[in-house]
Amino acid sequence: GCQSGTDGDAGSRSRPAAVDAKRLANADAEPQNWLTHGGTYAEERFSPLAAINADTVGQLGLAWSYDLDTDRGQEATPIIVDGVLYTSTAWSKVVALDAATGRLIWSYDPEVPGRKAYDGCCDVVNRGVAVWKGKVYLGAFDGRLIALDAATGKPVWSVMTVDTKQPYTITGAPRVVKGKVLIGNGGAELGVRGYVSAYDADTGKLAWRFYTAPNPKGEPDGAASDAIFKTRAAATWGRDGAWKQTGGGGTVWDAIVYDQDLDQVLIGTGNGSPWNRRIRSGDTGDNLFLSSIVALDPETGAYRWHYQETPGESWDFTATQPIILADLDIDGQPRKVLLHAPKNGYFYVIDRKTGVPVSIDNFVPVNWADGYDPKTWRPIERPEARYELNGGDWEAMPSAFGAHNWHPMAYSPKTGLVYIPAQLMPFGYADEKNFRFVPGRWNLGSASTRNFGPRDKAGMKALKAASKGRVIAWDPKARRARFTIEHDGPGYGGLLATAGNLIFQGTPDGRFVAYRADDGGRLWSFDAQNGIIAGAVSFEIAGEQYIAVMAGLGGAYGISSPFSPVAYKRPNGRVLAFKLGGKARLPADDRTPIPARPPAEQWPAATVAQGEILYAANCGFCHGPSTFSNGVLPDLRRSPALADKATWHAVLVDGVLEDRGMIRFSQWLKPAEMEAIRAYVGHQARTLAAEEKAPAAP
Ligand SMILES: O=C(O)c1cc(C(=O)O)c2c(n1)C(=O)C(=O)c1cc(C(=O)O)[nH]c1-2
Ligand SMILES: [Ca+2]
Repeated sequence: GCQSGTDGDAGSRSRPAAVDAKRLANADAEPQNWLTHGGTYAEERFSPLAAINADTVGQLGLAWSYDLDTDRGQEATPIIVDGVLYTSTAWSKVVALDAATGRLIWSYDPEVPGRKAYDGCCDVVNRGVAVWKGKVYLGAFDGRLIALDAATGKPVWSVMTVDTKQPYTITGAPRVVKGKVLIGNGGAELGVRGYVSAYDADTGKLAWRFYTAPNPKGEPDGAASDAIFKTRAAATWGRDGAWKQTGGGGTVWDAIVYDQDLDQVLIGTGNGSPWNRRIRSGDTGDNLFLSSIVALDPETGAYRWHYQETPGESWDFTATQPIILADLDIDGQPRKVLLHAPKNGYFYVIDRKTGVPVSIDNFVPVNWADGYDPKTWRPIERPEARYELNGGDWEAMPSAFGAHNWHPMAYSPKTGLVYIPAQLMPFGYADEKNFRFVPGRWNLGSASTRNFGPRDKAGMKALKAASKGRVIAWDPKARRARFTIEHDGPGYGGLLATAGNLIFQGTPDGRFVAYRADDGGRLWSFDAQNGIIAGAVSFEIAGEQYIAVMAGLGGAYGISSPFSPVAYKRPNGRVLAFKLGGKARLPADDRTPIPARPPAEQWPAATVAQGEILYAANCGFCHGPSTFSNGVLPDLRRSPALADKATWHAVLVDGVLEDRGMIRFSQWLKPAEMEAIRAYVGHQARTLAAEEKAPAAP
């Protein structure tokens, strides 16, 4: 049954988003709602609703759709409270919709400056809001934590959670724990010092902060992390090293979970800044608390325990991936464990009382380590993985893209399986000999020529063959996959599991698919006209079960991958809701192709070659490797600016597109270099124009 009342106030239920500690703690007793990011505090992403099930899913149809006003990546998990759906969108906007009809109740735009997009490693995404006692909480991309009135969408309070002089961003969803709003941040590719903060939910006053990397001046921060850095963590960092300039990283950009069984907060921490440990901190040292799970006291932020998954991180192996809490029988003993499948390719079952692993097994092929020593629980590293010490140019799998990234995994207590949206994507690492910290730019300390991307169609084909996606139905007790669903590429969406023996997953090429939860059989698919990468939710209104998901391709893989090319103006994102017998239709699909637009000018081969290198260093991560864009951000070969020198330079020198996220590059590039990039893109556009005029034989 439903929990009723807020602090004994029986009337509060009629207030929008009247969610209190009792309701959050018992969210599993309200399957009609989706009260918190992962469904419940345990973040299983499992719905006990079963009207939509393996037998009825064939009748599932669109109930409604809501068109958003942005075409950037949509990663949010909606929150559903008593018939209202609250969700965030790209650029940290929020909408409240009638969850039965999709009618807009209110919208809010924090007006994040467009140029702030440049500080983000991975698109201007936002993973969702939190609700508590009539307020909706949003972490905005520019670092603000904002409390909105759930009835009107009007701001109640707003605090800046970061130093705005540094390239911090917020993409993660806040969590409300015991009257405090917890929020982290990102930026470790550029150079920031990670931390998580707790703010009073009523007032926005800072309650505590825990840093995940040491104070660069060796001074106390007056923060919850001071004690453990003094006694233990600071000594794991080199006395000199680039961490003193970059902040060291360890950003808490996604997983923040409340373990109510043990009254502790569990955070997953990010990669080192720069990635390269030799440059960051010297040849040795674990660098606590990078790539770790850390348990904190929810009242004070005080350290309880940690487990470091990748000691001395050097590969962007974040441990920020979603954490699921479970009670498992292990060898006949009931254990309170957390389940984790981070970027580095290993699946961790960790005892929540002690932080000591129960088991660690690779869920994909791994080439950086040969498992873990079960006495010390440290990885048995392969020497070739230490590119920063051995002078190699090393291809890693899994890699910085992650064997599993932020896309939510789901756990069904019914099947006992964890559904991991896994991916296999290679990436190269090589020591950057002449590393120099450049504030505000990417500072990785790794510069592998392997990542230049495919130079031509044959290279694309090879990369495509090496890049795969997979749903892995992992049995955490048997420590093996029970089945896998193979995908033809990476970047597939998050997962929802339901009691109807179903799992749901979106695809980057625009489908929303249901599979049987116990054997992976494909049951149903919907053409969404747009990539779906977010995790879905389920809820019930007036006796009808719904499934809702955000559509909109983007995020790190979305902007940087050359696959699923889109040679037309991208559709805006949408919220989609499905029910049995749903008969709604999406608006007409009016995608019109955009042709290649090669300039008339011809440049010497040397200029084109210079442009290729400059493009790789400055443009490729957003506009596609070797200009092979998938169209999430403009395919420059199809850009009207390409053929017009004045416009090209107006964008790069004057910043005429700054409001859309394309900042000026005059601080880093000379006009002749900008022109060399135009020469290279022009060359690529000519090749494309020829290809599109004469389509390849099948
Ligand atoms: O180190 C960081 O601070 C940081 C932040 C973020 C982010 O905030 O989105 C990502 C990453 N790293 C990252 O490594 C990564 O693969 C990634 C993918 C995505 C995404 O939304 O698709 N974000 C991030
Ligand atoms: Ca990162």
